[in-house]
Amino acid sequence: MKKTEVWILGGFLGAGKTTLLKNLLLEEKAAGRKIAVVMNELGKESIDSDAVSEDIPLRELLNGCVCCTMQGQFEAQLHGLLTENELDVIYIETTGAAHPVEVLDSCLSPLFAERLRIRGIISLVDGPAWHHQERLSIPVRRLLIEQIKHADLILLNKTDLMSESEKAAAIQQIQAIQQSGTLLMTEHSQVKLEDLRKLTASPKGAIQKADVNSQLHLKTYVHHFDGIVSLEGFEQFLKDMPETIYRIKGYLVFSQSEGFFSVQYSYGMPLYMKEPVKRKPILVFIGENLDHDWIRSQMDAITQ
Ligand SMILES: Nc1nc2c(ncn2[C@@H]2O[C@H](COP(=O)(O)OP(=O)(O)OP(=O)(O)O)[C@@H](O)[C@H]2O)c(=O)[nH]1
Repeated sequence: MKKTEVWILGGFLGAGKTTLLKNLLLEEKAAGRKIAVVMNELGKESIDSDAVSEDIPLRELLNGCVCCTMQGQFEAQLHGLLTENELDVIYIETTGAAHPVEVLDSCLSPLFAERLRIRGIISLVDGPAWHHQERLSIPVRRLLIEQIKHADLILLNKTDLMSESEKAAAIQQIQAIQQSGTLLMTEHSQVKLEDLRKLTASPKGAIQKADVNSQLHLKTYVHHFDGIVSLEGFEQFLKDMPETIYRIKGYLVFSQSEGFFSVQYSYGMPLYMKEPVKRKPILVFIGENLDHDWIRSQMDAITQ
């Protein structure tokens, strides 16, 4: 029986996993391959699923992490995908908090051993965040190291936001953690399928468990908006908020302009993009020790 290839896309919150997925799906489609996607998000709301066009089978695992609490559901979803479709490749986008090897473990379940060919783990490193590691808590730094250590391909991403000396330092530090994987520097997660095909998954060493609930204290909070939001107020909030809010994403309507905007924030950088269609105005906040009441009051204060 032909085996379905599996790629696991890892890397911390906002590093560029969905951007990579979009790029790879375009190439895979152009090559005429049958693709499916499994997306795992920490929050209850799906924000990234639009990255996958409707003709591609998509399974979403929301509100938890495959590597900690959702292993059973993950296996059931994989099983469903494999029985309902004849697939060449499955891409699994993990949450930014996932330990890649534990995700790999789930794929190696005896249920699918005959059906899947694990091609490898791709870990994205957010270049600017790596450079400012001192802003991250120790469990998060430990997780970043684990994500690098066990990757078959490491993409040092967002290099457009790094100076030459920052890039050189990051490369040296990453290579000190992991010598056997391939390291590429990328902007907007641009990598060729050709580069992936050259890789073969290597056996993984001992892993340190990074549990979303116990060590990392990563939590999500979803805020539903019932009005329009002041852009100035939102930007002020970004300046005032604790550095332990690592990621914000969702959709908003701003008082200053018409229509819906997608909002993406990671490591100090907000990005707003006009949305062609109507959206539910929500924001998902992901961070450590999130103070829900404080975020709620801040969001209420900027909503008109
Ligand atoms: N400047 C710059 N921005 C980038 C680059 N790659 C991704 N981004 C932006 O960074 C933000 C996060 O990218 P995503 O691809 O959604 O990151 P992710 O890892 O999927 O995020 P989570 O799923 O929340 O963990 C988006 O606004 C991207 O457009 C890059 O190389 N340079």
